[in-house]
Amino acid sequence: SGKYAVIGYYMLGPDEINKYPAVDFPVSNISPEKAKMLTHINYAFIGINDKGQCDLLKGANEQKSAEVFQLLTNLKQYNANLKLMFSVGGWAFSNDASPTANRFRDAASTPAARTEFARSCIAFMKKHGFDGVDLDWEYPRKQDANNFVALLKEFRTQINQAEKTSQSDYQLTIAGAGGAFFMSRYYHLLDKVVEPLDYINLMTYDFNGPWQGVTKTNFHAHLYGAKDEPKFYNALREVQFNPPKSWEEITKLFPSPFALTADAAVKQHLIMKVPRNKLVMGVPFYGRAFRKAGTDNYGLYQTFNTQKGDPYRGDPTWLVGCDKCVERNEPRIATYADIKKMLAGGFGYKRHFHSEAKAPWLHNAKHNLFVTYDDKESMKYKTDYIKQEKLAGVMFWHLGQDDQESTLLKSLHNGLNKK
Ligand SMILES: CC1=[NH+][C@H]2[C@@H](O1)O[C@H](CO)[C@@H](O)[C@@H]2O
Repeated sequence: SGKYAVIGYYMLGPDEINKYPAVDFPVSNISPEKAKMLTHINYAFIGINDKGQCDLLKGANEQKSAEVFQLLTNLKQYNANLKLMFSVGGWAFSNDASPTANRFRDAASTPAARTEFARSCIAFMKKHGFDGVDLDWEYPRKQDANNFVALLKEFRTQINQAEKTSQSDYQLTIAGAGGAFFMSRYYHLLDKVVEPLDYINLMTYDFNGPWQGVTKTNFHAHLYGAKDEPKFYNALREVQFNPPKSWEEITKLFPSPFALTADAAVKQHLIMKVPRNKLVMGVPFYGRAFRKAGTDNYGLYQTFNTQKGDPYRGDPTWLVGCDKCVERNEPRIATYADIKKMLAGGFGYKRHFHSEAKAPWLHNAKHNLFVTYDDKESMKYKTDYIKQEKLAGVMFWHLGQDDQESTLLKSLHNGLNKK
């Protein structure tokens, strides 16, 4: 591994754990070659139980989970520098509409709750041989922001203590908002959020998707804005800064409307003095598909009509050529591996590449489909960007979505470590 972080999430749901290894992407698919290209693997996800402690997600078998964790930590035999982290929360577990939305809020809400939450996570980390904790709270609300900072400080205190007693070095990271809307909830404290962390993994993807319902098809993880793309109101204009910023400073720092992009998210973090060597750019190994996309402009920036909401309800077969989408009952998300098959299968997809946004997309004129994703061409621009902006490295969601040849992981590794 070179000097840049390459942080890959490894995702298994509770049902997959219980039927392990009969899953799409068992740990054995992480070959020695892949393990050598990674600096961190973040296991997703661990939950928070109703006592406010780190715990397996509901329904995950203890024994099977421990076996999977053991397989993951065994990967260090291929790469002694590899760090195994576990990630707490994630969108499904912690978003405002989730049945468990209060778990992070409660666990961060008092000194006693924060101490117990951190204690339990560090005990979990030691029990299973992990090298650190990644907190993936999506997202602290404005009223949670101070508690969020206090929680991260408590984790840092206890991790430092754990390092002393066991001569190890553990890490603390978070998955942070990539879009200004969620970012604006804790943006005023961003420098204090990052202070206790080793890295902040920016979720610089999911900028656009069918959940909006009323907007246009657009890229979900593009690096730069395009002059004619649909723009968004900049929620950072509403942030209450302390000390306050003048309105003219605010309008200068936060142009609105603006293009929601990875570059915008990085620059917004730099405005708050987040150190570059803690900033990790997230990239997706999956694409997002829009149904009934307008036919102009090869489907780009067009109206569409695709079911919103989690989980998906409706016809799972409309993303032609994506057999796995039917299996997963989720035609709005295609893995990079699915997309390669869709492109190669003669289903009528045509690849385009946007010269300003530095992003590819697929248009299927026969079926009125638009798919936004990343491939090695866009990853090259992103790794060049990471090097030019002197960021800490790259994170990606997730390992199981790459193709057999590890095309995307190789593009990240080579882009960051080769001239
Ligand atoms: C690290 C991370 N946490 C979130 C985020 O990435 O995006 C994924 C795809 O939308 C989502 O499934 C996951 O829960």
